[in-house]
Amino acid sequence: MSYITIEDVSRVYPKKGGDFTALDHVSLTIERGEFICLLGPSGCGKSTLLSILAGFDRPTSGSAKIDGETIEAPSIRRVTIFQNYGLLPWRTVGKNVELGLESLQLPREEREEKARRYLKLVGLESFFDHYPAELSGGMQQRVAIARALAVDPDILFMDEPFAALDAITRMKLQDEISAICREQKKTIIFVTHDIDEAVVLADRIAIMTPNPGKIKTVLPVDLHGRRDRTSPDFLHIRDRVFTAFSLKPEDKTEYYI
Ligand SMILES: Nc1ncnc2c1ncn2[C@@H]1O[C@H](COP(=O)(O)OP(=O)(O)OP(=O)(O)O)[C@@H](O)[C@H]1O
Repeated sequence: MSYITIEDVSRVYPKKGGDFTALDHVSLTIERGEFICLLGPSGCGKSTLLSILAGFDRPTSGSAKIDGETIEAPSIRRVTIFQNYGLLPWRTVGKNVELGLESLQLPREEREEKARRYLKLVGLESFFDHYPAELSGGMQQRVAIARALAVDPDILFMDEPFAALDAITRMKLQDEISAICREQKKTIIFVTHDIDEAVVLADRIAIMTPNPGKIKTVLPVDLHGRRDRTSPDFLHIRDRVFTAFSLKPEDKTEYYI
């Protein structure tokens, strides 16, 4: 049995003038330690599916299970990282990372030691006593990642975590999160509408389409080690994603003899 099973999940929102189907009979299985990207344009139901998996929402029909158990509520074993970092501005960086550890009721020294360790992992050990407002957006998102990893979750849900960052910072963070998460062997479900981001990060890409939200196809990304955005293998997979979204111009070349 797979670690996560999504079976025939639909999510319908009641609306005046007719119900709206945000997810339509979606099925997907995910194995432990996999990095899955949910990729698709705005409105295809990526965040709705993530919310169901994170336990914030329930399907109208179908089933979503983790380790054989129906997902009924959020769990401390699973952490969600959003686009807006979610740091508490009145707490220092260190105290923000300690936040989740407080709910695990760890002693103060152990909390601080872990917070320092995970801040080091994301290259921010010297910012322990700074406040979030003193950090750039990319640094704040690194703190949010350190905070998430510090509680050693089984699953990380990420909803467009890099969408607010500039292109260069975004690429750097993509490489970092990819390296860190593979080393820590986490199961990750990552929502994005950025094709390159999905090809850089994912083991498999679930390609979603809207009206109604569906998984059109699941594409394995057979790239190993650190991914080179300019390599022929990378560009080949990127090309396949473009084809899946029908984004490639048709070959209209006319030949005259
Ligand atoms: N609470 C709600 N009530 C009614 N409709 C909703 C609700 N939440 C989402 N929807 C609709 O469901 C559809 C899917 O929304 P969702 O946020 O999952 O899409 P998405 O793919 O994550 O889009 P984006 O990339 O813009 O965040 C959208 O058309 C949205 O308007």
